[in-house]
Amino acid sequence: MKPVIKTVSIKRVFKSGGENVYALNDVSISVMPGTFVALRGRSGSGKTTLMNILGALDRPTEGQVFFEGTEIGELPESQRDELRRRKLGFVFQASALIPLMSAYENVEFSLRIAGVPAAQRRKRAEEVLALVGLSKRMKHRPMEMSGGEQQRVAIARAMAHNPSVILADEPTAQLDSRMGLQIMKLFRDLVDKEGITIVMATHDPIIMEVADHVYTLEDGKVVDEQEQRSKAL
Ligand SMILES: Nc1ncnc2c1ncn2[C@@H]1O[C@H](COP(=O)(O)OP(=O)(O)OP(=O)(O)O)[C@@H](O)[C@H]1O
Repeated sequence: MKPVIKTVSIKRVFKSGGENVYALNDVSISVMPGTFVALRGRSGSGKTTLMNILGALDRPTEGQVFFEGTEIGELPESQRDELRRRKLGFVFQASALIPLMSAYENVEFSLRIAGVPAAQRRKRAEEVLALVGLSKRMKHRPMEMSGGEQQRVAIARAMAHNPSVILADEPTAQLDSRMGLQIMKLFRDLVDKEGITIVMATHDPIIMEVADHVYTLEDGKVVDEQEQRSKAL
């Protein structure tokens, strides 16, 4: 099997006060389809910088990024835009839901933006909300839901258009540990049952228990790489 995303010796250098800051320094990772990959590391280790590059939101200073076999670092912005819209789903720290819309409307709206015909939107929105365990809460607005439920809606929204990969940058950072664990278990379930591919950045050590593959970053470098057999929690 070939990786969905692969980076080869990427560096990302920022200029800060006349100095070069190596946010990423020679990072090579592979994300295989149907796996749950975690990027672990302390604040400032380079996780967000790497996520932004994987998500075609930023480009490396050096090195290559392959998405489904195509080098994307040199692609024009219009094609990278298309890649983001069609092939990627994003989940952020805060769920960024539209406050006046219900859970269902938030997901349906994202499908409308993705150009999915009206006839298919309803079925798909209901389907993904069921997958994240929110069938009974579809009519609720974000304010009427817990933080964990709001993140579930954000996950449903990120996967609704059937992306190749979901990129989740610290999706549990604003949740208590119980809800954080539930979100990680949900990701585990989605990978196992739906065959989706997830890359998640986190500093939560519990990730070691749920992810298939964990890359540990320190000062912009991969300092450890572990292949796991997922354990039931
Ligand atoms: N735009 C920028 N300009 C200058 N330095 C930056 C920029 N973005 C990131 N950095 C630096 O690069 C390093 C990695 O930052 P990054 O945000 O990727 O880390 P992180 O692991 O995601 O941290 P956190 O968990 O706090 O988000 C840090 O030293 C940071 O200060």
